[in-house]
Amino acid sequence: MSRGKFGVDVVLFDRKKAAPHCPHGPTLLFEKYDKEGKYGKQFYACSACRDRKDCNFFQWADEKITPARQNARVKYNTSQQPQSSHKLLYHRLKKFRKLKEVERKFCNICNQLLLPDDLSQHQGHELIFPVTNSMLIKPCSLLQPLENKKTNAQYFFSEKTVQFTVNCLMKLGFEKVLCIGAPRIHEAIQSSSRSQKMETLLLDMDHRYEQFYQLDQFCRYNMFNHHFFRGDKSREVYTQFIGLPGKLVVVSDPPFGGRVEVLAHTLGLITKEWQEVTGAKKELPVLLFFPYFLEPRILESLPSFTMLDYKVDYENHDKFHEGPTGRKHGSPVRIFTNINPSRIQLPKDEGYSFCKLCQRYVGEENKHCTICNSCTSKDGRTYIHCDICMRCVKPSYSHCSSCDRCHLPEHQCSLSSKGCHLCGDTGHKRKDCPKRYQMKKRKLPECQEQEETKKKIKLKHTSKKVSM
Ligand SMILES: C[S@@+](CC[C@H](N)C(=O)[O-])C[C@H]1O[C@@H](n2cnc3c(N)ncnc32)[C@H](O)[C@@H]1O
Ligand SMILES: [Zn+2]
Ligand SMILES: [Zn+2]
Ligand SMILES: [Zn+2]
Ligand SMILES: [Zn+2]
Ligand SMILES: [Zn+2]
Ligand SMILES: [Zn+2]
Repeated sequence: MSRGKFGVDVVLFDRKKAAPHCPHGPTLLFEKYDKEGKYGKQFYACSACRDRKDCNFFQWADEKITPARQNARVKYNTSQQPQSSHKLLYHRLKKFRKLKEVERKFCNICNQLLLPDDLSQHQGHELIFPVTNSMLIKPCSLLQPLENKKTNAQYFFSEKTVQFTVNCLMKLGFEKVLCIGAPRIHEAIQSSSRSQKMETLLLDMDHRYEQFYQLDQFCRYNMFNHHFFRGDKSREVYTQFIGLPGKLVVVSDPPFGGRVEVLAHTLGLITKEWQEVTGAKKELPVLLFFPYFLEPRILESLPSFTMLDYKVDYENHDKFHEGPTGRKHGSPVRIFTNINPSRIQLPKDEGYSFCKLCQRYVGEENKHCTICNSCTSKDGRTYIHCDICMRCVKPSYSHCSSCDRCHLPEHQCSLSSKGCHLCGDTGHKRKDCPKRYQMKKRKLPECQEQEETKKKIKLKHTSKKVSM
């Protein structure tokens, strides 16, 4: 099956009718298209779960849903939500705090704080005790990261990265931090003993945080459809927070593989709502964590963003950190931001320095290329300039005259397609294909890594268009 048969499309403003809901809120509209770029049948699927095992919602866009099926769906969606209200969980937390530390237990199987009355239901389960005050204010230290890689991808930042990020926010003078899928940043700020503390609100899809936070500290939220699981009251918490006086910043570490264009749409909605409640006219500052190889895709959706050189470290990811068990050139995850990079000082003791010509801090491996007039390294290695390609390339590449571009020496020329994946023309790449614009729909540039992932999750034949 050739790669050219499939693609990924996004139409974010095509709200002809309200999307049906799955347990994760409004679904997104997807569309297949064939190698000629012709679109197939549209269908709705879950916005948050990339694996059918996690949410198998499916509905053809033109499918009629009977009232009986609709009722069954509502019932099913309700049954998939946590049984206890957030208010009740907060009452339990208050009771839990009053217990002596030795009486405070946490079930490591059910991921739940246990009051004495609950113990009988957790016999034989692995219990953690005593739960100290410092564990209570740092729930990530207690909660087992959700194993489900595709949907939740719960990788926690290392302490070093948490401290760097929080210090950076303080130095930039931010007073309020909206943490979206960044629980470690939220808890670090909440538990900080500094006198000048920032305000913070956590939005995350993992309902387990509800048992640790009061109603104005955490909202269960889906960042791929801007959905508040607990309805209007929860949305009100968010609106109040973004409307409070003080400089606001968004910090978000989405699950890897999350659709950038959909997330960019959500960031646009948050910016608009923030501008409406505060009267601000400028862009809302954002720090977004993503791997360096998604830079083209991110810049396409968020053109005012820049990628910083800072290598983001994780504590529970086998590759995304430096050192003997990690990746040779450090973590591939970077920070993307619309804040002027010259204002974000990267730690000198980790080898970062300021490039006057680029007006930003760069890693010690990142050498300024006088021909490109830029510090060109992306992946943590020193890039070398190719005079034929007229750009800097990875040091492992060499120029292939038959492909007319730089490649890994062991590549197979016949497989490294010179032409466009959409129309086969060798004069341009897919992203510049006139067909793409004729279709009046935005297409995403292909990304090898994403293609591989799609193959693995058997989406080969169902490349997607998304409509919100
Ligand atoms: C890669 S982890 C980021 C954690 C971060 N590195 C930290 O240490 O704070 C992704 C986070 O996003 C959350 N998440 C996953 N899917 C989400 C969604 N659709 N909407 C909101 N949060 C989501 C996960 O629960 C998790 O907390
Ligand atoms: Zn779903
Ligand atoms: Zn249990
Ligand atoms: Zn430079
Ligand atoms: Zn160069
Ligand atoms: Zn070259
Ligand atoms: Zn070649």
